[in-house]
Amino acid sequence: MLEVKDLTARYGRAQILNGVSLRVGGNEVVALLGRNGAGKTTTMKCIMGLVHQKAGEITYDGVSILRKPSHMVCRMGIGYVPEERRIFGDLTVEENLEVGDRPARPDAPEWSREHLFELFPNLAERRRNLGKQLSGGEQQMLTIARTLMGNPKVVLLDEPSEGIAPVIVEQMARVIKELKAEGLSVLLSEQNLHFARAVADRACIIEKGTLRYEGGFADLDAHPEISQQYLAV
Ligand SMILES: Nc1ncnc2c1ncn2[C@@H]1O[C@H](COP(=O)(O)OP(=O)(O)OP(=O)(O)O)[C@@H](O)[C@H]1O
Repeated sequence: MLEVKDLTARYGRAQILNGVSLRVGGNEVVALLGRNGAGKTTTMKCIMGLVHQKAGEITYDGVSILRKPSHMVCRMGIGYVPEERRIFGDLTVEENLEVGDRPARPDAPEWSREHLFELFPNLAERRRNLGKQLSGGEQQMLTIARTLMGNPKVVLLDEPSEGIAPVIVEQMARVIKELKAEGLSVLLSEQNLHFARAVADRACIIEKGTLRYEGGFADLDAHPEISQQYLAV
């Protein structure tokens, strides 16, 4: 479904990705793991058309998206939740959701506000609060909910468990499992192996812009030296 092949990327003269290949199949949750600065965000930004100096191939349902602008990538059904929370502080929770509303897609689940409030009960309770009145974790949830209002088929989540309270991390894990149950595919970037193991079907590990591992968590557990070498565990 989403396939990245031999992707290289640079910012100015700095080479950041050195040939990353990964794929996210239909209804699959894949964790892109790596330390700070490994290139996880850059990989996601390349998929979303937000990095211009890049080469290799990125296809979505067999169509090249390597050179497509980000609004086209979104329109094709890929939703992106960046690490920094992008909510409108002066709009209410409900209004923030309205902003993300896009037409339904025949091949992806359609999300209504009420359906999202079932998935995010905290947001339901705070539906008339302003974005800026929410906690960091609630803002993170709102960013995901607003992305879902675009009815994507694949969601890219950049470090969803980063910097939020443990109780919200648990809710986040539940939400990701629910997205899979609804039929979505998810690529999530993570530094936390424990969280990734709880929600993902497969793991990819990158270090300094190079893919070091791709496979299941059982194999990763059987070879702890891999995580020790490439992750902060
Ligand atoms: N706009 C930019 N210009 C120059 N270098 C950048 C830019 N954005 C990121 N980098 C560098 O690219 C490398 C990869 O960064 P990236 O954000 O992709 O890593 P990451 O794995 O997502 O890490 P993090 O957990 O810190 O988000 C880092 O060395 C970073 O300093």
